[in-house]
Amino acid sequence: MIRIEGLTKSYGAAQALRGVSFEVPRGQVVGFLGPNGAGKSTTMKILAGFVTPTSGTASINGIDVSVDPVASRRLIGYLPENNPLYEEMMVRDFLDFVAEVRGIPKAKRAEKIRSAVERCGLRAVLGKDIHQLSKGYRQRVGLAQAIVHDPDLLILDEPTTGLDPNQIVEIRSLIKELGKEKTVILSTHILSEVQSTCSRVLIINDGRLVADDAPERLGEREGGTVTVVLTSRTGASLHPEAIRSMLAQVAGVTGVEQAEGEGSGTLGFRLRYGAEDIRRSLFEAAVRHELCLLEVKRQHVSLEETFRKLTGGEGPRGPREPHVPPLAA
Ligand SMILES: Nc1ncnc2c1ncn2[C@@H]1O[C@H](COP(=O)(O)OP(=O)(O)OP(=O)(O)O)[C@@H](O)[C@H]1O
Repeated sequence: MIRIEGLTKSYGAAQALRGVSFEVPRGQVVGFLGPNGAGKSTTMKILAGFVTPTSGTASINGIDVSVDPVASRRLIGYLPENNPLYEEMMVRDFLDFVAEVRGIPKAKRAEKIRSAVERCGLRAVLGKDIHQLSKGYRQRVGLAQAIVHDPDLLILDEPTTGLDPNQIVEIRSLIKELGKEKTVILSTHILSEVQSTCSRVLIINDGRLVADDAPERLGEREGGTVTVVLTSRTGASLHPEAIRSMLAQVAGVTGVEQAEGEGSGTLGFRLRYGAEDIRRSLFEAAVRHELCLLEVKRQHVSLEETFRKLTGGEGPRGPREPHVPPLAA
Protein backbone atom coordinates (compact mmCIF):
# COMPACT_ATOMS: atom_id res chain seq x y z
CA MET A 1 0.00 0.00 0.00
CA ILE A 2 2.84 2.39 0.89
CA ARG A 3 6.22 2.27 -0.78
CA ILE A 4 8.89 4.75 0.25
CA GLU A 5 12.29 4.61 -1.40
CA GLY A 6 15.40 6.62 -0.56
CA LEU A 7 13.45 9.59 0.74
CA THR A 8 15.47 12.67 1.62
CA LYS A 9 14.24 16.11 2.61
CA SER A 10 16.21 19.25 3.35
CA TYR A 11 14.74 22.45 4.74
CA GLY A 12 17.56 24.80 3.75
CA ALA A 13 20.56 23.64 5.76
CA ALA A 14 18.49 21.35 7.99
CA GLN A 15 18.36 17.77 6.72
CA ALA A 16 15.14 16.24 8.03
CA LEU A 17 15.33 12.93 6.12
CA ARG A 18 18.54 11.20 5.05
CA GLY A 19 17.37 8.26 2.91
CA VAL A 20 14.32 6.56 4.38
CA SER A 21 12.94 3.42 2.71
CA PHE A 22 10.14 1.11 3.84
CA GLU A 23 6.98 -0.59 2.62
CA VAL A 24 3.66 -1.08 4.35
CA PRO A 25 1.30 -3.79 3.07
CA ARG A 26 -2.47 -3.29 3.13
CA GLY A 27 -4.11 -3.81 6.51
CA GLN A 28 -1.14 -3.13 8.79
CA VAL A 29 -1.25 -0.69 11.72
CA VAL A 30 2.24 0.79 11.86
CA GLY A 31 3.66 2.93 14.65
CA PHE A 32 6.18 5.54 13.68
CA LEU A 33 8.35 6.26 16.68
CA GLY A 34 11.20 8.70 17.13
CA PRO A 35 12.52 11.49 19.32
CA ASN A 36 11.68 15.15 18.63
CA GLY A 37 12.91 16.30 15.26
CA ALA A 38 13.60 12.75 13.99
CA GLY A 39 11.62 13.23 10.79
CA LYS A 40 8.26 11.60 11.55
CA SER A 41 6.04 14.54 10.59
CA THR A 42 8.11 15.26 7.48
CA THR A 43 7.65 11.67 6.27
CA MET A 44 3.92 11.87 6.93
CA LYS A 45 3.56 15.24 5.22
CA ILE A 46 5.33 13.85 2.16
CA LEU A 47 3.00 10.83 2.11
CA ALA A 48 0.02 13.14 2.49
CA GLY A 49 1.24 15.23 -0.43
CA PHE A 50 1.79 18.43 1.56
CA VAL A 51 5.57 18.53 1.28
CA THR A 52 7.69 17.51 -1.70
CA PRO A 53 10.77 15.38 -1.05
CA THR A 54 14.22 16.60 -2.02
CA SER A 55 14.91 13.16 -3.52
CA GLY A 56 13.47 9.67 -3.45
CA THR A 57 9.90 8.56 -4.00
CA ALA A 58 6.77 7.88 -2.01
CA SER A 59 3.85 6.05 -3.54
CA ILE A 60 0.45 4.88 -2.36
CA ASN A 61 -1.11 1.97 -4.23
CA GLY A 62 1.43 2.55 -6.98
CA ILE A 63 0.61 6.27 -7.35
CA ASP A 64 3.63 8.51 -6.85
CA VAL A 65 2.48 11.25 -4.44
CA SER A 66 4.71 13.87 -6.11
CA VAL A 67 3.57 12.98 -9.64
CA ASP A 68 -0.17 12.71 -8.97
CA PRO A 69 -0.97 14.26 -5.57
CA VAL A 70 -4.67 14.64 -6.38
CA ALA A 71 -5.12 10.93 -7.06
CA SER A 72 -2.98 9.84 -4.10
CA ARG A 73 -4.81 12.18 -1.68
CA ARG A 74 -8.08 10.47 -2.56
CA LEU A 75 -6.69 7.28 -1.05
CA ILE A 76 -5.66 8.79 2.26
CA GLY A 77 -7.17 10.34 5.34
CA TYR A 78 -4.76 12.64 7.15
CA LEU A 79 -4.87 13.88 10.71
CA PRO A 80 -2.07 16.45 10.95
CA GLU A 81 -0.12 17.20 14.13
CA ASN A 82 -2.08 19.69 16.30
CA ASN A 83 -5.29 18.83 14.41
CA PRO A 84 -6.13 22.19 12.83
CA LEU A 85 -9.92 22.66 12.65
CA TYR A 86 -12.26 25.51 11.78
CA GLU A 87 -13.04 26.60 15.34
CA GLU A 88 -16.10 28.70 14.54
CA MET A 89 -17.88 26.01 12.56
CA MET A 90 -20.46 23.63 13.92
CA VAL A 91 -19.30 20.00 13.83
CA ARG A 92 -22.12 19.09 11.40
CA ASP A 93 -21.25 21.97 9.04
CA PHE A 94 -17.53 21.26 9.25
CA LEU A 95 -17.98 17.61 8.24
CA ASP A 96 -20.33 18.64 5.46
CA PHE A 97 -17.72 21.11 4.22
CA VAL A 98 -14.94 18.49 4.33
CA ALA A 99 -17.15 15.99 2.48
CA GLU A 100 -17.79 18.57 -0.23
CA VAL A 101 -14.09 19.45 -0.54
CA ARG A 102 -13.33 15.73 -0.74
CA GLY A 103 -15.60 15.58 -3.78
CA ILE A 104 -18.24 13.28 -2.32
CA PRO A 105 -21.36 13.65 -4.53
CA LYS A 106 -24.22 15.44 -2.79
CA ALA A 107 -26.47 12.39 -2.91
CA LYS A 108 -23.96 10.30 -0.96
CA ARG A 109 -22.77 12.98 1.45
CA ALA A 110 -25.32 12.50 4.22
CA GLU A 111 -24.67 8.75 4.40
CA LYS A 112 -20.87 9.15 4.43
CA ILE A 113 -21.08 11.77 7.17
CA ARG A 114 -23.49 9.64 9.19
CA SER A 115 -21.09 6.71 9.01
CA ALA A 116 -18.08 8.84 10.12
CA VAL A 117 -20.14 10.38 12.93
CA GLU A 118 -21.24 6.96 14.21
CA ARG A 119 -17.76 5.49 14.07
CA CYS A 120 -16.21 8.43 15.87
CA GLY A 121 -18.98 8.79 18.46
CA LEU A 122 -19.89 12.37 17.51
CA ARG A 123 -23.68 12.26 17.41
CA ALA A 124 -24.11 14.14 20.71
CA VAL A 125 -21.95 17.10 19.61
CA LEU A 126 -23.06 17.55 15.99
CA GLY A 127 -24.80 20.84 16.85
CA LYS A 128 -21.89 22.29 18.83
CA ASP A 129 -19.28 24.73 17.63
CA ILE A 130 -15.82 23.12 17.44
CA HIS A 131 -14.29 25.62 19.88
CA GLN A 132 -16.77 24.40 22.54
CA LEU A 133 -15.45 20.83 22.39
CA SER A 134 -13.04 19.07 24.74
CA LYS A 135 -9.68 18.00 23.28
CA GLY A 136 -10.86 14.40 23.11
CA TYR A 137 -13.91 15.36 21.05
CA ARG A 138 -11.82 17.67 18.85
CA GLN A 139 -9.59 14.68 18.13
CA ARG A 140 -12.67 12.64 17.24
CA VAL A 141 -13.70 15.39 14.82
CA GLY A 142 -10.17 15.27 13.37
CA LEU A 143 -10.52 11.52 12.86
CA ALA A 144 -14.01 11.90 11.39
CA GLN A 145 -12.76 14.41 8.81
CA ALA A 146 -9.95 11.95 7.98
CA ILE A 147 -12.32 9.04 7.31
CA VAL A 148 -15.36 10.79 5.82
CA HIS A 149 -14.43 9.83 2.24
CA ASP A 150 -13.69 6.24 3.37
CA PRO A 151 -9.99 6.17 2.46
CA ASP A 152 -7.91 2.97 2.45
CA LEU A 153 -5.02 4.58 4.31
CA LEU A 154 -5.02 6.69 7.47
CA ILE A 155 -2.03 8.87 8.32
CA LEU A 156 -2.28 10.06 11.91
CA ASP A 157 0.38 12.43 13.24
CA GLU A 158 0.53 12.16 17.04
CA PRO A 159 -3.20 11.49 17.42
CA THR A 160 -3.18 11.29 21.23
CA THR A 161 -0.85 14.16 22.15
CA GLY A 162 -2.37 16.52 24.70
CA LEU A 163 -5.21 14.19 25.70
CA ASP A 164 -5.95 13.09 29.27
CA PRO A 165 -5.56 9.37 30.11
CA ASN A 166 -9.27 8.60 29.59
CA GLN A 167 -9.32 10.37 26.24
CA ILE A 168 -6.11 8.55 25.23
CA VAL A 169 -7.75 5.18 25.90
CA GLU A 170 -10.85 6.21 23.91
CA ILE A 171 -8.91 7.49 20.90
CA ARG A 172 -6.62 4.45 20.91
CA SER A 173 -9.56 2.07 20.86
CA LEU A 174 -11.11 4.09 18.05
CA ILE A 175 -7.85 3.82 16.07
CA LYS A 176 -7.80 0.07 16.75
CA GLU A 177 -11.33 -0.23 15.40
CA LEU A 178 -10.42 1.75 12.29
CA GLY A 179 -7.30 -0.40 11.91
CA LYS A 180 -9.49 -3.48 11.40
CA GLU A 181 -10.50 -2.15 7.99
CA LYS A 182 -7.82 0.32 7.03
CA THR A 183 -4.08 0.57 6.75
CA VAL A 184 -2.91 2.98 9.45
CA ILE A 185 0.38 4.73 9.99
CA LEU A 186 0.54 6.75 13.19
CA SER A 187 3.34 8.68 14.81
CA THR A 188 3.74 8.90 18.54
CA HIS A 189 6.16 9.57 21.36
CA ILE A 190 4.40 7.08 23.59
CA LEU A 191 5.89 3.59 23.59
CA SER A 192 2.90 1.96 25.25
CA GLU A 193 0.76 3.35 22.43
CA VAL A 194 2.78 1.39 19.91
CA GLN A 195 2.61 -1.73 22.04
CA SER A 196 -1.14 -1.52 22.50
CA THR A 197 -2.14 -0.32 19.03
CA CYS A 198 0.40 -1.37 16.39
CA SER A 199 1.46 -4.65 14.83
CA ARG A 200 4.68 -3.13 13.56
CA VAL A 201 6.99 -0.35 14.72
CA LEU A 202 9.34 1.79 12.67
CA ILE A 203 11.87 3.77 14.69
CA ILE A 204 13.36 6.83 13.03
CA ASN A 205 16.28 8.79 14.38
CA ASP A 206 17.98 11.80 12.85
CA GLY A 207 16.29 11.25 9.49
CA ARG A 208 17.17 7.55 9.25
CA LEU A 209 15.20 4.40 9.90
CA VAL A 210 16.96 2.51 12.72
CA ALA A 211 14.47 -0.29 13.42
CA ASP A 212 11.57 -2.04 11.73
CA ASP A 213 9.95 -4.94 13.58
CA ALA A 214 6.99 -6.17 15.59
CA PRO A 215 6.98 -4.33 18.96
CA GLU A 216 7.51 -7.55 20.93
CA ARG A 217 10.38 -8.68 18.70
CA LEU A 218 12.33 -5.44 19.03
CA GLY A 219 13.13 -6.24 22.65
CA GLU A 220 14.05 -9.86 21.81
CA ARG A 221 16.48 -8.66 19.20
CA GLU A 222 18.32 -6.57 21.77
CA GLY A 223 18.64 -9.47 24.24
CA GLY A 224 18.16 -9.12 27.99
CA THR A 225 18.91 -11.12 31.15
CA VAL A 226 18.36 -14.67 32.33
CA THR A 227 18.23 -15.20 36.08
CA VAL A 228 19.13 -18.72 37.22
CA VAL A 229 19.08 -20.51 40.54
CA LEU A 230 21.10 -23.71 40.59
CA THR A 231 22.25 -26.47 42.88
CA SER A 232 24.52 -29.49 42.62
CA ARG A 233 23.00 -32.73 41.35
CA THR A 234 25.50 -34.78 43.34
CA GLY A 235 25.38 -32.87 46.62
CA ALA A 236 28.94 -31.56 46.09
CA SER A 237 29.62 -28.06 47.45
CA LEU A 238 29.30 -25.20 44.98
CA HIS A 239 32.14 -22.77 44.30
CA PRO A 240 30.63 -19.46 43.19
CA GLU A 241 33.71 -18.26 41.28
CA ALA A 242 34.09 -21.54 39.38
CA ILE A 243 30.42 -21.54 38.44
CA ARG A 244 30.52 -17.90 37.44
CA SER A 245 33.40 -18.56 35.04
CA MET A 246 31.67 -21.67 33.67
CA LEU A 247 28.50 -19.62 33.01
CA ALA A 248 30.52 -16.86 31.36
CA GLN A 249 31.63 -19.42 28.75
CA VAL A 250 28.12 -20.50 27.78
CA ALA A 251 27.53 -19.55 24.12
CA GLY A 252 25.77 -16.20 23.83
CA VAL A 253 26.39 -15.03 27.42
CA THR A 254 27.88 -11.52 27.50
CA GLY A 255 28.08 -10.97 31.29
CA VAL A 256 27.51 -12.73 34.60
CA GLU A 257 26.88 -11.47 38.12
CA GLN A 258 25.91 -13.29 41.24
CA ALA A 259 22.32 -12.87 42.42
CA GLU A 260 20.09 -14.22 45.18
CA GLY A 261 20.02 -17.99 45.65
CA GLU A 262 17.18 -19.90 47.26
CA GLY A 263 18.60 -20.91 50.62
CA SER A 264 21.46 -23.23 51.51
CA GLY A 265 23.00 -25.38 48.81
CA THR A 266 21.83 -23.08 46.01
CA LEU A 267 23.40 -20.18 44.11
CA GLY A 268 21.80 -17.48 41.97
CA PHE A 269 23.27 -15.72 38.93
CA ARG A 270 22.09 -13.12 36.47
CA LEU A 271 23.34 -13.61 32.90
CA ARG A 272 23.23 -10.96 30.24
CA TYR A 273 22.79 -12.06 26.64
CA GLY A 274 22.60 -10.45 23.21
CA ALA A 275 20.52 -11.46 20.23
CA GLU A 276 21.05 -15.22 20.74
CA ASP A 277 18.73 -17.29 22.98
CA ILE A 278 21.09 -18.82 25.57
CA ARG A 279 18.68 -21.20 27.32
CA ARG A 280 19.52 -24.37 25.38
CA SER A 281 23.31 -23.91 25.82
CA LEU A 282 22.68 -23.10 29.46
CA PHE A 283 20.80 -26.37 30.07
CA GLU A 284 23.49 -28.35 28.25
CA ALA A 285 26.27 -26.71 30.29
CA ALA A 286 24.37 -27.42 33.52
CA VAL A 287 24.04 -31.11 32.61
CA ARG A 288 27.75 -31.34 31.69
CA HIS A 289 28.76 -29.85 35.05
CA GLU A 290 26.28 -31.92 37.05
CA LEU A 291 24.25 -28.93 38.08
CA CYS A 292 20.51 -28.76 38.44
CA LEU A 293 18.71 -25.58 37.32
CA LEU A 294 15.99 -24.86 39.88
CA GLU A 295 14.85 -21.66 38.17
CA VAL A 296 15.43 -19.99 34.80
CA LYS A 297 13.76 -16.62 34.22
CA ARG A 298 14.28 -14.66 31.01
CA GLN A 299 13.57 -10.96 30.71
CA HIS A 300 13.88 -9.15 27.39
CA VAL A 301 15.16 -5.64 27.12
CA SER A 302 12.08 -3.39 27.19
CA LEU A 303 10.89 -1.46 24.14
CA GLU A 304 11.80 1.67 26.07
CA GLU A 305 15.41 0.59 26.49
CA THR A 306 15.60 -0.49 22.86
CA PHE A 307 14.33 2.93 21.87
CA ARG A 308 16.96 4.63 24.06
CA LYS A 309 19.70 2.49 22.57
CA LEU A 310 18.66 3.08 18.98
CA THR A 311 18.07 6.80 19.32
CA GLY A 312 21.12 7.54 21.43
CA GLY A 313 20.08 8.37 24.95
CA GLU A 314 16.93 9.68 26.42
CA GLY A 315 13.64 7.82 26.31
CA PRO A 316 10.79 9.48 24.47
CA ARG A 317 9.43 10.76 27.80
CA GLY A 318 12.78 11.97 29.16
CA PRO A 319 15.67 10.19 30.86
CA ARG A 320 14.94 6.99 32.78
CA GLU A 321 17.02 4.34 34.46
CA PRO A 322 17.80 1.36 32.20
CA HIS A 323 15.43 -1.55 32.74
CA VAL A 324 18.20 -4.19 32.86
CA PRO A 325 20.54 -3.76 35.83
CA PRO A 326 24.26 -3.47 35.05
CA LEU A 327 26.31 -6.62 35.42
CA ALA A 328 29.79 -6.95 36.88
CA ALA A 329 31.31 -9.00 34.05
N1 LIG B 1 9.23 23.85 7.73
C1 LIG B 1 10.42 23.57 8.24
N2 LIG B 1 11.46 24.42 8.08
C2 LIG B 1 12.68 24.13 8.57
N3 LIG B 1 12.98 23.01 9.26
C3 LIG B 1 12.00 22.13 9.47
C4 LIG B 1 10.66 22.36 8.97
N4 LIG B 1 9.90 21.30 9.32
C5 LIG B 1 10.71 20.45 10.00
N5 LIG B 1 11.96 20.96 10.09
C6 LIG B 1 13.12 20.30 10.73
O1 LIG B 1 13.23 18.99 10.20
C7 LIG B 1 13.57 18.08 11.23
C8 LIG B 1 12.52 16.97 11.30
O2 LIG B 1 11.29 17.57 11.72
P1 LIG B 1 9.94 16.73 11.88
O3 LIG B 1 8.87 17.69 12.26
O4 LIG B 1 9.75 15.89 10.68
O5 LIG B 1 10.30 15.79 13.11
P2 LIG B 1 9.34 14.93 14.06
O6 LIG B 1 10.01 13.61 14.20
O7 LIG B 1 7.96 14.94 13.55
O8 LIG B 1 9.45 15.75 15.42
P3 LIG B 1 8.34 15.98 16.57
O9 LIG B 1 8.22 14.69 17.30
O10 LIG B 1 8.97 17.03 17.41
O11 LIG B 1 7.06 16.42 15.92
C9 LIG B 1 13.71 18.88 12.52
O12 LIG B 1 15.07 19.19 12.69
C10 LIG B 1 12.90 20.12 12.22
O13 LIG B 1 13.40 21.22 12.94
